[in-house]
Amino acid sequence: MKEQEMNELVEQGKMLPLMEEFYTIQGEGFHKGTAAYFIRVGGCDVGCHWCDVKESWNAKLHPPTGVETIVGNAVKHSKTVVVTGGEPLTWNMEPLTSSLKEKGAKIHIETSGAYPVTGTWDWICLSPKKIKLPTPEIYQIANELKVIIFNKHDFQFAEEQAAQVNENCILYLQPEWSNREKMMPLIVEYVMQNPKWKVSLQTHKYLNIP
Ligand SMILES: C[S@@+](CC[C@H](N)C(=O)[O-])C[C@H]1O[C@@H](n2cnc3c(N)ncnc32)[C@H](O)[C@@H]1O
Ligand SMILES: Nc1nc2[nH]cc(C(=O)O)c2c(=O)[nH]1
Ligand code: SF4
Ligand SMILES: [Mg+2]
Repeated sequence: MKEQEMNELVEQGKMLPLMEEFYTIQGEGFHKGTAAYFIRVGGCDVGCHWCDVKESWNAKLHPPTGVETIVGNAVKHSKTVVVTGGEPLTWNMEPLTSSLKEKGAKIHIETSGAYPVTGTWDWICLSPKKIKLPTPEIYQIANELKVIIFNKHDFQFAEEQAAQVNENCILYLQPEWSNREKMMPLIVEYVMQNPKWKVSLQTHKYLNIP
């Protein structure tokens, strides 16, 4: 396929820069412990200094892959599919999610919300970032809010974000992995004092699974 043609298909969301795909256990948040197929789409310009998948940032390093190919692999493994990245909302998610829906999958997204929501989702995990705030409309439809706690100031940011989500949205504080020894005791104390919050850990890292 010509490069021009491929760029157009990526522009339309019919091809996506695919970094990796794997069948594992959802490690974080509300669906922690549930088997799911992960689709990791490359490309993110949010730039979190502690991001645990910086290899995903440059979309050019990840081969444009047809949505039908991605979907075919996913539904072979699981009825629950998690779309993550990179920042999946960099791209038009409509073709991917409508094709997954046709095959009867439950579709979850992990997103910073930094770009407008495209696609149709059964579960939206919003993990907002100070350096590129979510677009306003996602707060109304997020199913869980998962704020990463790297330092003490992040509790204040978490409250500002919680003030904007819908009333059914489940609230999580998740320690930034490299700083977890330091922040975990503060998170435990905070959640006991402010029980509207729950703790989320990156349990897949403790289990040594992807
Ligand atoms: C790698 S991101 C990809 C999806 C999207 N860009 C986002 O940030 O939500 C997946 C999840 O991992 C979280 N995350 C990334 N790096 C982390 C770290 N070092 N410690 C804890 N959570 C992290 C993000 O906040 C997000 O909830
Ligand atoms: N097992 C597992 N669970 C996850 N939940 C969110 C992840 C992500 O990187 O988006 C992730 C991941 O990378 N692995
Ligand atoms: S928004 Fe997500 S993928 Fe992008 S840098 Fe931050 S944690 Fe990493
Ligand atoms: Mg991860």
